[in-house]
Amino acid sequence: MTDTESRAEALVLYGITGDLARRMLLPALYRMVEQDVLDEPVIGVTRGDWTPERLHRHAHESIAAAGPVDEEVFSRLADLLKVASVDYDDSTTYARIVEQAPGSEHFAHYLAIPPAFFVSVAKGLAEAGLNENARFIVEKPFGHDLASARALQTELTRYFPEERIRRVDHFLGKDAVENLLVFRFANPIMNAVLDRAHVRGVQITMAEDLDVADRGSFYDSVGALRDVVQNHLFQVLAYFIMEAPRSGGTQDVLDEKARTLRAVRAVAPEDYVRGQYAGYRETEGVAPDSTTETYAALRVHVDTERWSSVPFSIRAGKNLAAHSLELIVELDRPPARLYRARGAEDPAPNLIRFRLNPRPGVTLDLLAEQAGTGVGRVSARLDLSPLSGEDVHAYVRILSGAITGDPRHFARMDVVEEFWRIVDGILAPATAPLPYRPGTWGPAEADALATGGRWLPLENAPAEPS
Ligand SMILES: NC(=O)C1=CN([C@@H]2O[C@H](COP(=O)(O)OP(=O)(O)OC[C@H]3O[C@@H](n4cnc5c(N)ncnc54)[C@H](OP(=O)(O)O)[C@@H]3O)[C@@H](O)[C@H]2O)C=CC1
Ligand SMILES: O=C1O[C@H](COP(=O)(O)O)[C@@H](O)[C@H](O)[C@H]1O
Repeated sequence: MTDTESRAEALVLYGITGDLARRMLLPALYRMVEQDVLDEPVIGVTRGDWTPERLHRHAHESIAAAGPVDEEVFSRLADLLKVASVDYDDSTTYARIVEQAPGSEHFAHYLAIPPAFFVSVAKGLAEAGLNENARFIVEKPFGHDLASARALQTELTRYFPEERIRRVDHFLGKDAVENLLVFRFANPIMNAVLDRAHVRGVQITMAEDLDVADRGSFYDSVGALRDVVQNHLFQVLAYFIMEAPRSGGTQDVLDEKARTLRAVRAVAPEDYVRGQYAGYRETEGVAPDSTTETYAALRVHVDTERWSSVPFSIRAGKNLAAHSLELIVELDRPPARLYRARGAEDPAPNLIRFRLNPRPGVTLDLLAEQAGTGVGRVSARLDLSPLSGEDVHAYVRILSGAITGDPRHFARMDVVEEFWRIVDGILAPATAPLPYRPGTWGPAEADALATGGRWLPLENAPAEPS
């Protein structure tokens, strides 16, 4: 089968009993039925012995935990929702999937199981003759460094050709992230100032106020850099730094993204600061002497005509003082000689703040004459919340893409390789992470990586210590 974008006749969800399915995938399927964009059978796969009634009960509870349930919509979903018990190492058991969707010949296999089992499933499907005419979608992470990502790709392509593999990065399903591209290239007023002639620095912060909760054992083998920076935040960076694609078509967007990423320098160890919050080692599943980082800050250099010499500072952490994801562009300061006389301080720089989560939108900090007090900062706030969906919407897009085959909201392999290349030299740090107190902004040593030695305060977040 060479057509990469033909609609699958059934969606097969491995890991239907798991955390991601409960919190995101089942609520997203419910939304898809509600929006009339799903009427294919969905076969939930488990190694356990689940009856359809048990799966339906589990689905109902999961969807109810995410919001109100319309029973008519749920009953349409329940009609589609089947279950198959599969032993991933026994290829004869994969036929049970086909039994649940009689007449279907084109399956989308979506793996929401631990990545260590991706290859077993690909191999089992191939041995059962079920890799023909099928799409293979894997959750993150894709490898744990450049070499392992390439090795995983080699293994998977023994069973599925690249054009039928999709790598999930749910940030690519977020409206607010995609809006970075639209905002830049559909609005010349914006893009005209987004370059090295006008920008002093760019900061991307993904602050999470939650700890690692019950994902200790997964998280401890991964850490902040691999969990959210190398994939999610680099996708945000890529949309922000790339040049305009030749067209809005999926392949042109992906080609341009990959091209720009080749100009991003590998991060030097001195441009990387790691932290670990106090109490992390007491989490269930975490090694008592763990040196996994729960906070990562880095400085990235982009050697393109547009961005060379502009520092990009990126940080992400668990158990921080706020829950927020922002990309802030700091423009060069206006000439002090014009305005300093009226105020005690130098005039504040213009900021363009892309608020990606929560309440997506854009805020512009500008200077204006203010009645009686002279020139001061004013903020113009553009709120896109009504236009952009809830969290689960990202998975609606991804599951829809799994069914239709549209690769737009997935991570292409050349992009994944570039992301790993950029961090490959900092994946095995020689020193332990620096401690930080829960509810703070992480280790103070990371300040040196921010433009001007200071992370810009996030909107709606407590002030950061100066
Ligand atoms: N949870 C999250 O917030 C996120 C998760 N992801 C990714 O999604 C995938 C699933 O994550 P999550 O749902 O948290 O994972 P879980 O640990 O909840 O596992 C999902 C399911 O996989 C099956 N499973 C567990 N262990 C094994 C094993 N040793 N061998 C075979 N099957 C096993 C179990 O199903 P059963 O026993 O029924 O067979 C389990 O319910 C992973 O790739 C993860 O990295 C990505 C983003 C966020
Ligand atoms: O993939 C992951 O993402 C979540 C954050 O995603 P969001 O859509 O809720 O912002 C992160 O908490 C988790 O550790 C990581 O595995």
